[in-house]
Amino acid sequence: MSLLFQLCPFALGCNVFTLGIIFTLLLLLLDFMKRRKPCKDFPPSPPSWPFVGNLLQVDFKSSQIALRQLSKTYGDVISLQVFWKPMVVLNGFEVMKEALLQKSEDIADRPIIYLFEMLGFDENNKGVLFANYGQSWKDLRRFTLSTLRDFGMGKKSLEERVREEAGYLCDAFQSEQGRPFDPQVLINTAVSNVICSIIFGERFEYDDHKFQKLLRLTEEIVTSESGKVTQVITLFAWISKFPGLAKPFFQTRMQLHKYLQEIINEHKQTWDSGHTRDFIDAFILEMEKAKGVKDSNFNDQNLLLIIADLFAAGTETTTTTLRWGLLFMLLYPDVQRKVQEEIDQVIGRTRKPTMGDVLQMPYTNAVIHEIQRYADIIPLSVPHMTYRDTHIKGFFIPKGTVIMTNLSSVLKDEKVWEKPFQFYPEHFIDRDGKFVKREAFMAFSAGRRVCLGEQLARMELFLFFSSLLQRFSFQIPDGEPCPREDPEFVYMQFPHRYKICAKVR
Ligand code: HEM
Repeated sequence: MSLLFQLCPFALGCNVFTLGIIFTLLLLLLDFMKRRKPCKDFPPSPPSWPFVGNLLQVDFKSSQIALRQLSKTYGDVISLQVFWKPMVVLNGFEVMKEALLQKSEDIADRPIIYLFEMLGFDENNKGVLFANYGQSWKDLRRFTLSTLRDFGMGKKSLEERVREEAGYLCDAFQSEQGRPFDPQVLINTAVSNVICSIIFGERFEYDDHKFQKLLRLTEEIVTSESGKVTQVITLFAWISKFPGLAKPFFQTRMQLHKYLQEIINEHKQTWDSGHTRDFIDAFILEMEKAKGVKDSNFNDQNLLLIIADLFAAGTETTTTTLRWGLLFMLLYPDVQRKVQEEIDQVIGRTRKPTMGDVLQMPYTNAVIHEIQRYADIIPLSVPHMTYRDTHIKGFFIPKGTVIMTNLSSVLKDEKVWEKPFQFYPEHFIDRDGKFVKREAFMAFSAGRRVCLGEQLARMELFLFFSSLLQRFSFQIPDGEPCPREDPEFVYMQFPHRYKICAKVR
């Protein structure tokens, strides 16, 4: 029967050419029917192709640059068509300030991605990162922030944990004995250990096999899920109806979930209501309190997904920033020397840095901010969606429109920064040599959806960076090429792999 169906056009005398024309006309008709008519005052858009929309006009390898170029022609608020879905891209500091700060709630939703349905989860419980703006997101975000904040819990404070890990990281660097090595694995291990000690209540030795597996999985998730095919798949509702179709694209995430679920199960078996060991225990306590409450957001699925969020959002980001930081110290030895002078003056060579030192160290603080600004690691942030109809810079944007916040265009806004495309720590230093906050520093985004881990990340960046520069001087190894300053872009901007020599000072 199906063979007959396939042969039918040939039976009617059609050749391949005619079939091609029929197919194209059908596509155009479908495109015409599905394409949403832009409403009056909708942001301007470059001309788009049938079916794929503007997809081919945006170079995926450096989409933020392509978008910046488009904004030069069409303005700071532009619309693009991705298949039949319209999306709005926001560029530049002025626009972002209005959108993320003044209209924060209007754009606080996340686009519907079908990742969780594809993996067989209930669509109402999505953790925090991908959760829609609503009660579940509010409850979980509030719980996570307060648990991170008062993480004393009768044990070590968060700062003590990070300081302790900074010590282990320095020891691991020292064991390389000044020989050339790639610092990526050691930094990633230290950063992940901080998250582990918060969530699991324990840190791991740097050569622990089970731990290395966790590191590999979180690292791979960022790259595997930012692939073009995977991203497109998550946009189509119909694929989620056939979970088997999509699962092959999410193998890494499924392995990570399995790994985390085993740890959650172990916690449940040894849980003691009077003794909260870590984040998982604190969440289980909330689940106990919510027993009998209909539709509580403190449930097993959210526990698993929120932990996965913290690993995915909290390890690669800080690791990548620190890798950029050391790379810039190799490329700008004068900056390295000035940071070390300040460390010697304020902290000395033996006492471990504390967060209390930041205020006394304007130059180091400025350098860390400049590392984040210049490295610009998440140029397009995480997509938002309008929660209600809104206006941005006078353009009307209806509820349910995907919003891309081009953070890169803010961090490198030519109207704001003196030297947007250069590494220039003086961006954050005033005439009196004091540290100066800049409103356009939006590396963590801003508004309702601002990075939940910002405080922790700031602490890690300062304590790891200053501890390393206190103990070592960093150099490009003899005979190694000068490291590349341009990024490798896979959703995030990573430095190309490089080697370093860490000489004890
Ligand atoms: C240098 C390090 C980091 C950078 C540059 C960074 C940046 C960002 C950005 C740009 C967003 C998207 C905000 C938006 O949608 O507007 C975000 C969201 C988020 N980040 Fe971070 N982040 C960092 C570290 C961390 C850490 C250490 C954690 C966890 C402890 C974390 C957890 C999260 C979570 C859970 C969200 C989702 C928030 C929500 O949707 O409500 N991040 N981060």
